[in-house]
Amino acid sequence: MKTLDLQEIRKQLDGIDREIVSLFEKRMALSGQVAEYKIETGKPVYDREREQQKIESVTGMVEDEFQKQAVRELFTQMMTISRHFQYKLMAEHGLKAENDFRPVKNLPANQVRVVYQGVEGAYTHEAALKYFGADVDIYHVDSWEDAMKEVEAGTADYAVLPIENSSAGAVTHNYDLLIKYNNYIVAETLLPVDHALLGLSEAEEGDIKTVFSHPQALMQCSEFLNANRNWRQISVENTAVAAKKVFEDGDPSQAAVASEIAGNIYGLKVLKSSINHNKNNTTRFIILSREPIYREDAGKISISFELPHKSGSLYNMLSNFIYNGVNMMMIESRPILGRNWEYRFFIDIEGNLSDASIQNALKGISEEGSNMRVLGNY
Ligand SMILES: O=C(O)C(=O)C[C@]1(C(=O)O)C=C[C@@H](O)C=C1
Repeated sequence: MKTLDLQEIRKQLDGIDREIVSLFEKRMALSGQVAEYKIETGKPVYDREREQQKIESVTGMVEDEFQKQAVRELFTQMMTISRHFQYKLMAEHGLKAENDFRPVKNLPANQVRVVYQGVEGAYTHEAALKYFGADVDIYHVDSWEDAMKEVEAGTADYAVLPIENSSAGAVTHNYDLLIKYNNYIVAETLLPVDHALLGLSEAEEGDIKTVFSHPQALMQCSEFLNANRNWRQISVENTAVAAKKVFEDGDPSQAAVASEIAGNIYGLKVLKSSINHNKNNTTRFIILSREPIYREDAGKISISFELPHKSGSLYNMLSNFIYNGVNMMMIESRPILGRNWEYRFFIDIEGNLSDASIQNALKGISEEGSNMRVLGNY
């Protein structure tokens, strides 16, 4: 008896679904006609007001609260799909998201000047050497912000900045600098980071009372450092500055957390090597240029955008990736200064700015979100 009922109900459902699919196809054909109108008139795909009116009108057609919510979701999704279809048609007409980026075979590497923050022996210095080699002109400034300024002003061709560590996470301040300055990410390099506890040549681990380092390095070694409860941990600008300070202060109760290379440069002894708890500790550094260029074979894009403080807005924005088959690799959010509880999103996706799917996805995000920026393709 039950089986028979189920079969009957399913037959009816099949009939209704056939009608829905046929109506959906008709709706999409009309959406295609709207796209043609928009291509001719230069109107943008996304019409927020029209979508709001549509949601109000269709939710007004049902009484029940659950059904209202369901109809809202259904039509939001349908209009999202309709928009993606229109972006696709626009791209086929050669209309794509505007950007100033130029593809290049290779990044300019002749007689370039490279800036990093810190002093010699800092991990960023190592990253700069790793990426550019020892033959280019590498110099340093006091802060990450100064490094960004040097590139924007043209004093340096490239800046090297840490952006993410595999155990401590995002270097949040540098995300903010990506927004504040008009520089572009043109490359990245990964550097294994192995911290040592460094002290004066006459010091022993038992003498230590104060440990200096960059807050990220202190975090990466927190298990080891926090096991020594009587040690004071003090933050300084970077790990090499900490090593330099310990050497200059000449106090055997002081230690620095830095690389063994920094220890060599500043004449310090390794009191304990490899004190970071994640033994695969790696930092990702980005290379910035003021030129909006990308290598033809670049495979990763970083973007940022802001969203209205509204339920579902991030979900809808990410659908631009889903419908275009774009793989998202990373998402990070940062508070927007002066607008409490509103966030700017940073997203890394796989792809190249010349890919049609990427152009479609970016066109959608630039229309539907606010202040979308392509930070680089590398
Ligand atoms: O009415 C339009 O302008 C359309 O493009 C149609 C449609 C929809 O599918 O209903 C799609 C995108 C717009 O944001 C608004 C509505």
